[in-house]
This record gives sequence, C-alpha cells and structure tokens, in this order.
Amino acid sequence: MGAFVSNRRVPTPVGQIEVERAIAEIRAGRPVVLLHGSERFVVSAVDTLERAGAEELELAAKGSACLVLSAPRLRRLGLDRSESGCVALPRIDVDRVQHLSYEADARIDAPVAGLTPLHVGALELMRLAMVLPAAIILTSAEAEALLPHLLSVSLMNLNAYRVGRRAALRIVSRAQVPLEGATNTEFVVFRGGEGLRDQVAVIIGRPDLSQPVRVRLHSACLTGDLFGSLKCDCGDQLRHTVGEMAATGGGILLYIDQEGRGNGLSTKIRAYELQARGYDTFEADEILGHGQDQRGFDFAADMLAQLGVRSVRVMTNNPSKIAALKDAGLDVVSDHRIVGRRTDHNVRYIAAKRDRAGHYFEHDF
Ligand SMILES: Nc1nc2c(ncn2[C@@H]2O[C@H](COP(=O)(O)OP(=O)(O)OP(=O)(O)O)[C@@H](O)[C@H]2O)c(=O)[nH]1
Ligand SMILES: [Zn+2]
Repeated sequence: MGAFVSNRRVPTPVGQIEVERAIAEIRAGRPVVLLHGSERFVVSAVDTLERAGAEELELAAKGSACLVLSAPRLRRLGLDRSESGCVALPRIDVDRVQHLSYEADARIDAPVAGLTPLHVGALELMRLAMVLPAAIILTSAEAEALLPHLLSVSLMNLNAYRVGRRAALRIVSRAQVPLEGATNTEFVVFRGGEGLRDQVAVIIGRPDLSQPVRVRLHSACLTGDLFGSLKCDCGDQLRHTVGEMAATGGGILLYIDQEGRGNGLSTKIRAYELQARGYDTFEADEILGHGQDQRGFDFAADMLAQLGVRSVRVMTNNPSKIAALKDAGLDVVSDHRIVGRRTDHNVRYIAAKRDRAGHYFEHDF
C-alpha cells in the first residue's frame, strides 16, 4: 500500500455546513430553528437543557410547547407505541421534562400526539448530535421573540446530511505509527463518516489486497479501549486484533467514532448508572430512548473500498457487521470470532449481546 493521500476534493455544500452548525448549537445547549416549507419549529435538546434556557423557552412558549420522545422511550413510559410522539408541556419544568425523558420509573397517561416530519427531524438532529433522543419543540408563532437569535436549518438539509457525509468521506492524512507488537503499522485518517470526529483505518503489516483481507470494524469505547474497563470486552478485542493481525500476515482495523453503540459517551455513562441498578445493557439504552443499536456500518464499507479492499475476512461476533459489509457489496469470505476476557463485571454484558442481539459467542455464560 503506497503513501497515496487522496486529492479527491468533495466541496462541502452549504447544506452540510448548516447541519454541522446546528449539531454544534444543540451540543452547546442552544435551540435551533428547523424549517420545512412555511413551517418553523424551535428545537431544544433535553440533554443539554439548562434551567436558564428552560426559563427563556417557557417565556416564549406561552403554554404550548411539546416534548418529542422516541418510540422506545414512550413504550418505557407505559404507552403502546411503535412510533415516536409528542407529549404536551403546559409548562417547561426542567425536572418534569428530565423525568419524562430518561428516568427509569417514569410513567405517563397523558395523550401523545402523532408527529409531523419536523418532529421526526428534531429527533434526527438529536441523533446526529449524539445527545439523548428527547427534544422540546415550540412552534414559530409561540417563539417569535427567539427566532432572530437562533440558527436555522432546513429539514431537507438535515435529511440529506448522512448521504452527504458519506459522499464526502475521504482520506486526509496517513503515516506510519509503530505499535507495541505491530511495529509495521500505518494510520490512515478519514474525514467524514459517522459521529463527530475523524475515523481511522489502522493498517497492520502489508495485507495483500489481491487476497481476502483480515478486517475488524471496531466502534470506539473510551472506557474499554483506553482505560481497560472490565465492564465490556472492547479493550481486549482491540489488542487481540492488533496482535493477531500482526502475527498472521496483516490486516485492517477500522476505528469508528461510534462511542456507546453510536449513542455518545455521556449517554453510555448514563446507561452504566442504570446498569448499576440492575438493568442490562439493552434495557438501559431503551430507558434512555434508544433502539437496540443505532450504528450504521456503510461508512466502514466505504473506507475499505477507498483503501482498495474488495474481499474480507471479518473479525467479529456481531452478525449486523457481517450483514452490513455484504449489503455494501464487499465479498465476505469468512468471519472469525474475537473474544476478550470474561470478568465478573462483563459477563452480563456479553450474555445480553448473545441473547438479545444474536452475537456469536462460543462459551456459555
Ligand atoms: N450503549 C452502550 N454501549 C456500550 C456499552 N458497553 C459498551 N458499549 C459500546 O459498544 C460498542 C462495542 O463495539 P464493538 O467492539 O464494535 O462491538 P460489538 O458490536 O460487540 O461487535 P464485535 O465486538 O465486533 O463482536 C462500543 O461503541 C462501546 O462503547 C453499554 O453498556 N451501553
Ligand atoms: Zn467497551
């Protein structure tokens, strides 16, 4: 593999910039205006809502705000829902909003209104910003006073964002980075893709691209990868992958910005707090409003394609990763288990992945 750095310039369209700015606003705790035709909504994230911000919203809302929640969260609140919905908020009371959005024992019997495309867009914006899927919505008539101060983003641009990010995915830099146990290693950094940061392809040794290449898609896990947390198997899997690739003719490890199965670090740590109270890894995510797994691996397949890989031997226990690579047109020649230590702290996590998400594990738990 040569020292080629892609010069393919994909100009960032204005729409992409608009959405990137909206993501930054939401993460900073400021509302944004979401536009669709002549409709406008002011959207605020519950996750980043401060008391002062809530008071400002309350002044503008005049009693007609609503709280958009995802279908898993509404089910958790005791409602029989297969779609997200909107709970009326006669008052924007931070404690009540937080209670409804992520407390484990919260229940409601209030009516839940169906959603317009703008409500759905609000949840998509929360997902892109990697904050909890809960948003306060004000219609523009109520929020007239706020509008001039806020950033606007169109629903059309929001919905096109993911496709644009995928089209813009490109290599921006690459260099040798010798690793312990794998001195012949190159880091190739891609801009674009999923999450809020750059993605990395770690090329170990000199894999022969004319043959099936050993590959691992590894979602970022700060606690496990960097600190050796005993709550999951990520750190071991990462290091075993590097060791195994170095010992067996090389391979490519994609390190993807999908902390907490794509839910973000703050949500993962909230989920850990729920797990300490007895909920398993998937129940905890559901309490916080997330579906079972919101990661997409199509970007990862694009990274491989840009590196010239067509045929792979995947190191994973996760059937969705295998299916995603096949769907993206890669030839998946084989798959191969990659396991970590079993500890008293991770045994439930691994068992839940096996029992609830169909991950392959050879041992019994
Ligand atoms: N939401 C949530 N994410 C977690 C939890 N524990 C670990 N994670 C995240 O789960 C992801 C694990 O990713 P991967 O190592 O790619 O693993 P996987 O989907 O189990 O698949 P394979 O390891 O390939 O079998 C990382 O993003 C972790 O941060 C948890 O309890 N809740
Ligand atoms: Zn982990």
